[in-house]
Amino acid sequence: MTSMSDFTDINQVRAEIDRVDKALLSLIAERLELSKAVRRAKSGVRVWRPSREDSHVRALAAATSDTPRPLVSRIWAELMSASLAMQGPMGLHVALENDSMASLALVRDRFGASIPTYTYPTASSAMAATYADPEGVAILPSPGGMHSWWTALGPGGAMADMHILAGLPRTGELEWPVAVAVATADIQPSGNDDTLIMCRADLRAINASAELRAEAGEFFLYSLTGYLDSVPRDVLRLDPSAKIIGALPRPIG
Ligand SMILES: C=C(O[C@@H]1C=C(C(=O)O)C=C[C@H]1O)C(=O)O
Repeated sequence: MTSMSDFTDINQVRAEIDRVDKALLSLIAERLELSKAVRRAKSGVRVWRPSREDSHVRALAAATSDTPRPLVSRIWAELMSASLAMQGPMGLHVALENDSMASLALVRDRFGASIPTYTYPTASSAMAATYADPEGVAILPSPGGMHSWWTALGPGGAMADMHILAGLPRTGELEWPVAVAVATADIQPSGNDDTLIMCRADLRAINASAELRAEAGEFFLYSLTGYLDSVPRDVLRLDPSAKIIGALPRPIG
């Protein structure tokens, strides 16, 4: 790699930037071609694969020490956004919080700018729109406090086939995200995840990693460290109707 100090003349530096940008441009075109091929190979499957996105960005972030992780995450959010927009009619249904500018910035940093984005005044209206949209993804305030929309994902809930699949922001040190992405896609491991279990029992007694994240009426929402593809037996003993309602890729620190 050429180092900046090798160039004294600004025109020479600009010529080098032109060369690098041209190379980036043809790589981006090559990437877009490949995502068309992925779409053909994926026929019949959901277009949006959050676990693949987050494991991929995590691997890229780990492979560089020169490029800040939030920048890696934002650049690939934009590349994946373009790729998703080419693959199908995906839509983002965003429930705006009090600070709508901050909510939209959060969405843009995670999903880029190519996917059509619609805003709603409440979580339930964003969820209803998502439910009616086969490739829809809802962006909702994280469960906790007043935000109890997640009970609709529980056993017998109105949207029991929807899952919490990603957290926003993707990078940083937050123990619990600001917002989450919810869709009817399957829950899959990204390689470093927390599992979200909704139940009526106190799981902290049986699982040292269980964190109580939200409660609504008789229901609790816990996050457990690691990816679980089924509810552990000791949890079912406490509450036979306990249900996994999502998994959150751990933020890329
Ligand atoms: C290309 C794919 O589809 C989507 C776009 C991705 C990308 O551009 O890298 C990654 C995951 C999917 O959300 C894929 O599934 O690999």
